[in-house]
Amino acid sequence: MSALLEVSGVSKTFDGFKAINNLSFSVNEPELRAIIGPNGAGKTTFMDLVTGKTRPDSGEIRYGELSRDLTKLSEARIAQAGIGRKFQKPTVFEDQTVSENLTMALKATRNPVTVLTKRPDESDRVADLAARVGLSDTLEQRAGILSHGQKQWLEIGMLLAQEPRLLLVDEPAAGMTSAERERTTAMLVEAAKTRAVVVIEHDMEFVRRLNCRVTVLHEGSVLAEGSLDHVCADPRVIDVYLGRPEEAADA
Ligand SMILES: Nc1ncnc2c1ncn2[C@@H]1O[C@H](COP(=O)(O)OP(=O)(O)OP(=O)(O)O)[C@@H](O)[C@H]1O
Repeated sequence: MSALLEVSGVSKTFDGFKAINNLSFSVNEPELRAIIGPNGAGKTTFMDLVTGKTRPDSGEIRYGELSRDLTKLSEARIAQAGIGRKFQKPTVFEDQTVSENLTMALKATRNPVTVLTKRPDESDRVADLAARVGLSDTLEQRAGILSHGQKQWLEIGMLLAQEPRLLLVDEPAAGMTSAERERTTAMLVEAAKTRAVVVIEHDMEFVRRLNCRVTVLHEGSVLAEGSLDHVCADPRVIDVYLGRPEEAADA
């Protein structure tokens, strides 16, 4: 296990507001990491910075063996370097079947020439991906008729098709039934056995099931880090996050 992502002294100000304030922390490979914190703590902005959607005012984000500074790379280069991101809302091709969606995701990793030829192992890979995200029984169904949770899983499968080294997942449990949440936890735990997976989540029950190291962000910096029990016992975390009525309702 070694550091794959190293965020050092990163700051980002929007219209005079410091959304990220001298943020430093690292993520190992493989590792499953949860990021929690109150609304506006900078969790999504952190993901925007890693993926190149937003540029920091200062600081570095080093990635991989070559310690490349992601803040100097384009969004496309960062994606090519093996960083995948799942936004809160699922974005699948609703008119295509589950199988077609996964096939397209596999092809997206290939060049324009090889994409024209069907590789012999493609159906096996689609079947394997579908199994990994619990969609084996829905391969020939149109994605548009899947439940919200199943669409989320399909998108996770499409991201896994690209074999990311670092997968960033923003609030996967939102809008899911409790059974769907449980399956999502299992999926993310499994995916994190061979890569780094960073999950932003407000649902504390979901975070507990992830059973991983937790980073608490507050006002754009790390407030606490460690096991969920460790951070939940921290009076500063209770004060700014867990003690608040709206978050306590989730916990
Ligand atoms: N592009 C932007 N322009 C202006 N302000 C922004 C921009 N992106 C984020 N912010 C501000 O930065 C702060 C941090 O936002 P961010 O979305 O990262 O928080 P968060 O921890 O993800 O919150 P939530 O839990 O509500 O999703 C917020 O005050 C937000 O309004």
